[in-house]
Amino acid sequence: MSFLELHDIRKAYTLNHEENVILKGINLNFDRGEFISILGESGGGKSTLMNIIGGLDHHYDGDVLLDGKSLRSMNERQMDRYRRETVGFIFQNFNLVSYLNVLDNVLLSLKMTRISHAEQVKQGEALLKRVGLEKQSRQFPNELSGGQKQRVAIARALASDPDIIIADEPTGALDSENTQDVMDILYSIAAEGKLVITVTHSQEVADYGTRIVHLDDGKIHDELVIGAPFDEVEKEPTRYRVLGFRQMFKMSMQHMRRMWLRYLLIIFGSSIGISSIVVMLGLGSGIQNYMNHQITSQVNPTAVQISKKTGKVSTKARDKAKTAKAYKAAVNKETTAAAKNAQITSANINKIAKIKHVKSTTLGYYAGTQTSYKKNKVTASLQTDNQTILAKTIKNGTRPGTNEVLIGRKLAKKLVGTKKYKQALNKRVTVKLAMVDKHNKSVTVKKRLKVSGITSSNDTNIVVTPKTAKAMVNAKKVTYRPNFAIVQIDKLSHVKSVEHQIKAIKGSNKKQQYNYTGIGDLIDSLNTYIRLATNVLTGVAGIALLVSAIMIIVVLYVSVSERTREIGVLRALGARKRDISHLFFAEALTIGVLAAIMGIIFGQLWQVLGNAAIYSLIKYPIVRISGTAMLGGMTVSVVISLLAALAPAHMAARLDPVESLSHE
Ligand SMILES: Nc1ncnc2c1ncn2[C@@H]1O[C@H](COP(=O)(O)OP(=O)(O)OP(=O)(O)O)[C@@H](O)[C@H]1O
Repeated sequence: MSFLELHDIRKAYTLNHEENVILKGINLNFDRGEFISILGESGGGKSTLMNIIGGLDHHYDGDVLLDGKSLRSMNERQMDRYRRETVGFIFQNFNLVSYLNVLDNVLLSLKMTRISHAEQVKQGEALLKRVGLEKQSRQFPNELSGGQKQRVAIARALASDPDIIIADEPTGALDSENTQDVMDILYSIAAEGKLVITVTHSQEVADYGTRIVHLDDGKIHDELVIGAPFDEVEKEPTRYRVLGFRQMFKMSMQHMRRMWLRYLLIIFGSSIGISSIVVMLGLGSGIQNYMNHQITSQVNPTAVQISKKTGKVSTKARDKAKTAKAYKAAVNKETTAAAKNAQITSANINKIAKIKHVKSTTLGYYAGTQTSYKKNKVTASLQTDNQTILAKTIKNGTRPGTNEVLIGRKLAKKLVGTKKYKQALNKRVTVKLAMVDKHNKSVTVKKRLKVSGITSSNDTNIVVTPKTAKAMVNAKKVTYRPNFAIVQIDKLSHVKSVEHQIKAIKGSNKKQQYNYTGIGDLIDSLNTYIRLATNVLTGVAGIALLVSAIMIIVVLYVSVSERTREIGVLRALGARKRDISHLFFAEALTIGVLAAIMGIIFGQLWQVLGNAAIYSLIKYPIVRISGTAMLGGMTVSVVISLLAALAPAHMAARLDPVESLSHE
C-alpha cells in the first residue's frame, strides 16, 4: 500500500451543455520522500488533478486513498483537517495575503498548530531564513519580487509541517535563476522525506523530480523514474488546532488597518446614526426633566388636594322668613349646613389613607377673609399650612408658627406697597372672617397675626397653622370644620391610580364624594407624551442606522468580492467555512463597536455644544444623555452591524475553494 493512491480518477466539466472530459481515469501511487513531477501541456488537467489530491475539489469519480483511507469517506470537518495537517499548497501565482507582511503570511499556517506564539514566530523566522528571506520578514508582498513571493509561499506551505507539498506550476511566473532556487528548495523538502508533487509543462523543471509522470489528454502517458526516493525521516508529531474567532479577528484587524480610510468612512457614517439616536434620547429626557423641574419648583405634584362635593343647601327657610331677623337666622343656618356638608371627617380621611400608595393624609381648612394692614383692606383666602406649599416658594422669611401668617407676594404688595412689599415681613396684619357660631349667630373672627414670610404666590392668599386657625374660630365659639385634605402619594407614577380610586369613592347620595385638585396626573400624562415624541424622533433618527446597515452590507460584499482569492487560499490552508464567516463578522463587530464609540463621543459633543448654546436662555441643561441611552446606542450599533454581516459572511463561507482560487 502506498502513502497516497489515485484510483481511476475521472473528471469532466460541463460547459454550454457540452461535457468536457478532463481526466480520463488516472491511476497513480505516491510515497513519502518522492519528488514527483507531473508534466503536461497547458490545459491538460494538471491543476484539476492537484485540486483533487489537495482535497479542494470533491466533484470527481474514482478515489484518493491516504494511507489506505478514502478521501471520499471523509466529512467536511475531516477534509478541513486533511488540508490543514496533511497538505501544503504552493501556487503558480503565489497567492499571498496582500495585507499581511511576509512573516504573518507564514504565521497563517503556524497559527493552526498548538505551539506557543513565541515558538510560532521563531519557527516562522527560521523558515524564512531557510528560503533566504530573513531580512524581508516585515515587508509586504507588493514589496517583493516574484521569486521572493514564491519563497514566502513555500515557507508558508512548510509551516504546518505537512506530509504532502503540492506545487502547482511553482516556477511558472519565475525567471530561470529563481526557478532554480525554488526547485532546489522543493528538492530539499523532498529530501526531508516529504512527498512533493510538482506540476509543470517544462521538461527542465520536471527533471528536478525523482519521478516524472506524463499527463496527456487526461491520461497518464508514461512514468519515468529518474532517481531513488528519499528515505522517510522520523519527525516529531505536530499538534494542530483550528483557527478560531480570535485569530480571524486579528486578521480582520490587519485587513482593516490596511484599508483604514474605507473603514474610517463607514465607521464615521454609522456613528452619525448612533449619535443622532443618543442625542434624541438625551434631548427627550432633558426636556422631560426641564419640564418637571419647572413645574415641581412651583408645586408638589405628588401632594393632591381633595374637597367634598357638596350638594345645594335648601333655601326654603330663607324664602319663608317673614322678618329680617328670621331671614338672617335662616341664612346663618344655611351657612352652617354648607360648612357641615363640606367637612372632611377623620372617618373620611382614614378611608383615603388606606388606598394603596397613599403615604399620608392631612386635614386642612380654608375660608375667605378680609386681611388688612393699616388702611389697606384686601380680600384674601386663608388656608392652613400643608405640604403643597413648597419651602422653595417662600422667598422671604419662614413658614408660619402659632399666631403667624405667611402671605403671597401679591397680597404683600397690596397691603404694604408694590416696591416695599418685603417690609411686610414681621408686620402685624389683621385677618377677619365672617362666620356663624354654634348658636347660629353671625360673628366676626378677628385676629392680628405676624407676617412670618412672603411666598412667590401671585394669588391673594394667606397661610396659617391649623392650630392658629382652630384657635381663631374657637375663640368666637365657631366650630372648626376641616374642609380639605392633602393626600400625599408616594410616587408621581402612582398619582393617576390614586386619583381614580379617590374619584371612585361614593357619598351617601351614591355620587362621587370628592373633588380632586392636583397636577401630578397632568405631569404624568405630559411625561408620557414627551416619551412618545422622543420615541418617534428616535425612530426617525434610526433611519440613519438603516442607511448605515446598508452601507456595511455593501462594504462587506465588496470586501468578499475583493478577497475571494484570499478565501480560497485560507480554505486551501485548512480554514473552516466558519473561520471564513468569522472574518467578516469580526469586521462588522469592529465597525459596530467603533461606530458606537464615535457616535457616543459625537453625542457628548452635541450635548456640550447644545447645552452651552441654550443655557443662557433657560438656565437648564436641555440635552441629558443617560448611561442607559449610551448603552442602548452601543447595543443597537453592534447588533445592526452583525445583522448586516449575516448575508456577506454566509456568502463568503459558501464560496467554492477551487473557484475562489481561480477568481480573477
Ligand atoms: N471551472 C471550470 N469549468 C469549465 N472548464 C474548466 C474549469 N476549470 C478548468 N476547466 C477546463 O479544464 C481544463 C484543464 O484545466 P487545468 O487548469 O486543470 O489545466 P492545467 O493542465 O493545469 O493547465 P495550465 O498548465 O495552463 O494551468 C482546461 O481546458 C480548462 O478550460
